[in-house]
Order: sequence, then C-alpha cells, then structure tokens
Amino acid sequence: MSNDDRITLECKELTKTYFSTEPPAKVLHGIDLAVRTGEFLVVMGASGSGKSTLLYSISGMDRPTTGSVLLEGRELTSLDDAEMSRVRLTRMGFIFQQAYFLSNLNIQDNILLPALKAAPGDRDAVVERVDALMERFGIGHVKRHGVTQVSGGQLQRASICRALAGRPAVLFADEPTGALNSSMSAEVMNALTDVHGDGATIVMVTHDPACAARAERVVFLRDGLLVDTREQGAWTAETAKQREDDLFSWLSSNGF
Ligand SMILES: Nc1ncnc2c1ncn2[C@@H]1O[C@H](COP(=O)(O)OP(=O)(O)OP(=O)(O)O)[C@@H](O)[C@H]1O
Repeated sequence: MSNDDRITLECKELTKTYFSTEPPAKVLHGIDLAVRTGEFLVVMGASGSGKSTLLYSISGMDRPTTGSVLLEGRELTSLDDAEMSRVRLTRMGFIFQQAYFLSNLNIQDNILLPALKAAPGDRDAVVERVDALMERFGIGHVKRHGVTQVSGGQLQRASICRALAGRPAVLFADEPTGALNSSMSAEVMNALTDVHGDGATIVMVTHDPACAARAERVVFLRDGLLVDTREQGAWTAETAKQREDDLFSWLSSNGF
C-alpha cells in the first residue's frame, strides 16, 4: 500500500446522466472516491456498470452531471473548457485500449508532441526525458519507426512514455491491455508496475483480473455505484499467482 496519505484525486457525490438518450441514462449514482498520492487503483465491474464513464468524469474528458472532482486540491468541475484542456495536458496522462498516434509522425515525435505543447520552452529537457523513458521501456531502438512498424506491445509502451512525458500528477488507463495478447499484456503491465514503483498515481479500468492483481486497491462498480473495495497491498512477482486467485474469488463473490 502507498505510504503517502495525501490525496491526489478525489470525487464526491459524483453523478452522470447522459441526456442524449430518451429516456436519459442515469449511469453514475453518487460516487465518493479518494485516490492516494502514489496509489495504483483499479476500477472493475460488469460491462455497462459505468467504469469508463467514471474514468472520463474524473479525468475531465467529460463533465459529471453533479458532484465534485478535486485534483491536487483544485476543483475541476468549475473550470472552463480551455482551463480543463490545460489541466489534462499538464497534470494528467492517458492510456487507452487503442494507442491514438499520428501516422505521419514517428514514435518519438508522437511521444514528444503533448509534452512539448505543455512546455514549449523546455525542449531539451523534454527530449532528454522522453529518450530516457523510451530506453527504460525498451523502445529506444524503434524511436524513428513509423506507427505501423512496431508491435502492439511496443506501441502501448510508447503510449505509457507519452503519458508520462509531461510528468503528470495522475495516469489514467482505460483497458490498456484490452487489445493485446497475453505476452504483450504482461509487457505493458510490467511497465505500469515499474511506473507505479517510481511513485506514479495510477487509475486504471480493466476487465482482466491478472492486470487488476497488480493494483494496490480494487474498487468494484455495480450499476453506477461503488459497492465493494479490496486492499491488496504491494504487488510482487512471487505473490502474483496467489493474488490473482484471491482477486478472482473476490470478483466471483461480487458476481463478476
Ligand atoms: N455517450 C453516451 N450516451 C448515452 N449512454 C452512454 C454513453 N456512454 C455510455 N453510455 C451508457 O452508460 C452505461 C455505462 O457505460 P460505460 O461505458 O461507462 O460502462 P463500462 O462499465 O465502462 O462498460 P464496458 O466494460 O463495456 O466498457 C452503458 O449503459 C452505456 O450504454
């Protein structure tokens, strides 16, 4: 478990209703959740339970209908679109199931793009940081490759580098291994586990118990409500199998 008792991200009484449907779809029914600084938190739940909606609502990709979201003590729901974009660019990193990279840029330039936009005056420091990240995650040798010239696992590790390049306060991951085979998925989870070991705060949505076993805490969402929480402590390779088995039992008891 994280030793840090500070809270990086917190939502209170969060609700989300989509008004685009008739009748409107009330998806989140009042979520209270605090993510500790340096914590690796996973959100699980059945398909349609509202996991992605929660992730989008707390990361400023979408606006909650009511409730509060605090990032580093700053209320996000009162920000205008430009301020929110700036917070996303400078304080948040994102990893999605599909890596959204520009096909006309090589891997390195794709990774650099948002960090340079966030800190245009710091080019040398940003390039140095991105080079170090790519080496660390084993993709330094493909930095000049095009987006279609690398494997899915390499591309997802590039997404992690891109998400970290701006030194975010929190890293959001929505099914980051959902499109990968099991060995590539393990590569990506090893990278995320390393990142967490460095102190990163991570909020991840996943269906995969093997991925969720890496987290320190798993929260379970049912029909738009957080109904259960499991503290797992720190992950180690030696305890991985046992953690997966224990998590699986817990998930089964929640009807997953
Ligand atoms: N933009 C939208 N407009 C209307 N309804 C939506 C919208 N986005 C999601 N929903 C609905 O909200 C509910 C929750 O969706 P959400 O994607 O958050 O669930 P999830 O738990 O992430 O599901 P999955 O595991 O399948 O990705 C679903 O019933 C979905 O159809």
